[in-house]
Amino acid sequence: QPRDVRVGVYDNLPKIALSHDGQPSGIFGELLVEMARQQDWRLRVVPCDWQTCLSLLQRGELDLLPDVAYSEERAKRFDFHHIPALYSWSQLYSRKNLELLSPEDLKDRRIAVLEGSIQQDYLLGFLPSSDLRATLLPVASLDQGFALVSSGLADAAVANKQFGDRYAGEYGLFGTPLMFPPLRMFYATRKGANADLLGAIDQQLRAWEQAPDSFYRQTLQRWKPEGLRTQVPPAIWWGLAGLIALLLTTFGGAMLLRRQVAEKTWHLRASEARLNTILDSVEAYIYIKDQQLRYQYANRKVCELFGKRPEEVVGHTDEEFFDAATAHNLQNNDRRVLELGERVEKEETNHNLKTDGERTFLSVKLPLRHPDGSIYALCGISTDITEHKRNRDEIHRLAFYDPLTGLANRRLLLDRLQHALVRRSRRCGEGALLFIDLDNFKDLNDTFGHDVGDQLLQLVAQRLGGQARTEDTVARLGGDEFVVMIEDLSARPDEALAQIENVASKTLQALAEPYTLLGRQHICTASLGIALLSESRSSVEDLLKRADLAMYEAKSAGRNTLRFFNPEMQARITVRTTLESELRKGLQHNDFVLHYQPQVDHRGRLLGAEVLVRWQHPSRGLVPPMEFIPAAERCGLILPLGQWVLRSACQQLAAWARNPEWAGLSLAVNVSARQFHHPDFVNEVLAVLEETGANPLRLELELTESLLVEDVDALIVKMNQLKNKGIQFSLDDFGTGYSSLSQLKRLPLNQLKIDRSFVHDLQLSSNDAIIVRTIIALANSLELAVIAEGVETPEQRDALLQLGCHRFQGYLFGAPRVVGHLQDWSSAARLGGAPPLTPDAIEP
Ligand SMILES: Nc1nc2c(ncn2[C@@H]2O[C@@H]3COP(=O)(O)O[C@H]4[C@@H](O)[C@H](n5cnc6c(=O)[nH]c(N)nc65)O[C@@H]4COP(=O)(O)O[C@H]3[C@H]2O)c(=O)[nH]1
Repeated sequence: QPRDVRVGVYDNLPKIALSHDGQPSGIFGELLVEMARQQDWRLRVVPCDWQTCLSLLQRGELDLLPDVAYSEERAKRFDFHHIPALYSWSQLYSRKNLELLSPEDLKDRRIAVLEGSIQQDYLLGFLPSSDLRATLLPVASLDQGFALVSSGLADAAVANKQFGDRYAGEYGLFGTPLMFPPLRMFYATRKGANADLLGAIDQQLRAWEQAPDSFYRQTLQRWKPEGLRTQVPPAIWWGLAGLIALLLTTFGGAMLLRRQVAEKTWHLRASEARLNTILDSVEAYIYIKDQQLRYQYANRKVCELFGKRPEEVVGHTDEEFFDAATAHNLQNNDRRVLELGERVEKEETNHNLKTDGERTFLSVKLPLRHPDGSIYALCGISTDITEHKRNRDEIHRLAFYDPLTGLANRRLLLDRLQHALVRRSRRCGEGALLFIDLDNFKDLNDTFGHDVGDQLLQLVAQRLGGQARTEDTVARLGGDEFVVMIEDLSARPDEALAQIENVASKTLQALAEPYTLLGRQHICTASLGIALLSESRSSVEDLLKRADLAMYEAKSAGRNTLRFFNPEMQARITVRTTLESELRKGLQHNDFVLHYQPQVDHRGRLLGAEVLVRWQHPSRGLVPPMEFIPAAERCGLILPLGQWVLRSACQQLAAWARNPEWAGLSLAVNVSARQFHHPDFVNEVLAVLEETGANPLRLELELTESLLVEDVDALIVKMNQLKNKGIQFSLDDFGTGYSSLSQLKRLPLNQLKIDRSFVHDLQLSSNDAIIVRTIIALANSLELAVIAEGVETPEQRDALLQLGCHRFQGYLFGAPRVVGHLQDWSSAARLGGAPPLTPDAIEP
């Protein structure tokens, strides 16, 4: 029984076609007919076009399809025999005038290609990766492709060599040098079916291969185009095909390389575009600055902030977008990144020149490095936290400040107090809490209403703020209670006490000034309690309680006053304030007297006297100056007191001037630093001289060394003004203070006064003797007179004489007494009652 073999036949001469008698024809056709004859197959021909044939074969409606090129992809769908039935290669055919000589010439061309063919697959893979932008026109048959080219509807058509050589001329087409890789052609069957057919075909082809003049070769010869049939042997054709294949492979390689570069570039561009999209869509401000702090990149938000386009930002610096202070601050942070390689995280407040607005950013800045680690730029990411900061500040304000007065609230005060206590434990400066409660605030509030009460509280807050230093804390605890915390006071208790008292008194004075409320003047005093930070051994609350208790003490003491929590301190303050008020009264009542202490020369002759003030206290009797002069200096009463002393002394000089017996005597008057530094001092002295008529040459002002501590130049100016009028100057307590030789040389002095402490131990301490000798030598070299005070014994006097001192003052010659005593003493001395001086000490 002959085997039925269904064969698909389509029109592709010279390889396959249907003959007039309905049998397969062409190379594949005739070979198949011969094989069918030998294998006893009955061929059932199914005419179809190429695409249909492939579909029928896949569906199993054909047993065999001739002229199928092998490809990996096809091998998944079809089975092939092993020995190729034919080698074929394709090339492009075109009209002659188009001159398609290289692949570049295919740019923008329309290429007709058999649909479903290997060449179509090839072109579909190759063209998209090139930039040829050629268009493929799929056709059902090679004839159709040639017809399209011939009619101008396509620029080139792909056809196998066999077909092209045969029919190109008919369509007026020519083969171009553009070729496709050679293909191996087979009879194909459906996958997994008809293995016997394939085996038989292989067997037949092998047999023909070995025979030199086989049916196979005769068939090939028969179907060659006329011109080629004899001249070109098949081996040449195969060689040529190989060469073309090589060329195409090289071309393909170049194209592949080009495709890879194009792909890479495209990927880079794509990822850059992707990145830009991301960077421009985030809400952060992202930028890159180079070593010169010029912007190299700025995302959309940065450009919007500056109101500039990207190209107007890149290459520019912050000075062009922000004010100078902002730019300076930004550059400081940027340099830390670029120069030190630090990652900087900072809150930056920027003043924008364009919008004239201020915004705060949280910026993170990182160095960008080359592979070798060197920094070439910085990348900054800033987030706008203006709103957040505003909210944060507002929350902070609400949490820590009193809404009515804007002062610190209790919470902030306690916090600061806690810190102050910690600081104080490290340093030794004193600090204090002043607890202030307004006197009679409730009455005012009840009478005039809360609005007026609130106004008063605001005015009180302003006055307290005006009094305080920036480092002090002024707080409102609620109601009419305020607290001032002062720190960094002197570590010496007395000084600290004076400072605190000074602040507290000024505060009370400031608060006691009238307030204008509802157009009327109101007086509202306050009571003030003080607790020292050094007193607190326990909590801050405890400290506050102490100040509060002290404030209640002030209230019970009659209000508008201050009280210390510490009773000892309070006692000292009370003593001092009592002393001061009594001093004031003493001055009003003329309770002061002057005592005169004689000053003599080496012969015991009276030169004059030092004027020493005493206070004739109504209950305490005669009070020595050391008990009230410091208080008078502190509270300023030294000015009127000193004026009184000076005037009294000058009046005495004027009185003596009228009596020849006393006319040659001088008077030394002590002048305190505060007095001398008073701007009117010089004028006042001259006015007193004028007023009393005293001889300036008889007036000696005794200055202490403490005067030399501050502003020596101003001191010298003043001294010279007085010296020019004839007034003499003596430097008191010399040797105990701070005078340096260089300062001493500049002062217009007349005399140095050796302090009584050196005189006292002159014979006991060799040191004191050396000091006294030095002072005398110094006075001699500066051409100054020298006088010793506190001379109590003849031995001291003799020792001083020996050392070269010829003027004396001390109990040995007379204690300070009222002026009558001095005059009596002088008369007695002249009559020989004065202590004798040793002959060897007498001036030659
Ligand atoms: N141990 C001892 N002391 C002697 C002796 N001779 C005198 N004195 C005392 O030594 C002091 C000398 O006055 P001073 O050094 O200027 O020191 C004065 C002076 O600095 C100041 N002072 C007195 N009167 C005035 C004044 O009118 N104005 C100013 N600014 N200060 C005055 O008060 C200080 C003390 O004055 P006084 O108590 O009067 O004390 C006087 C005097 O009484 C002695 O032999 N032995």
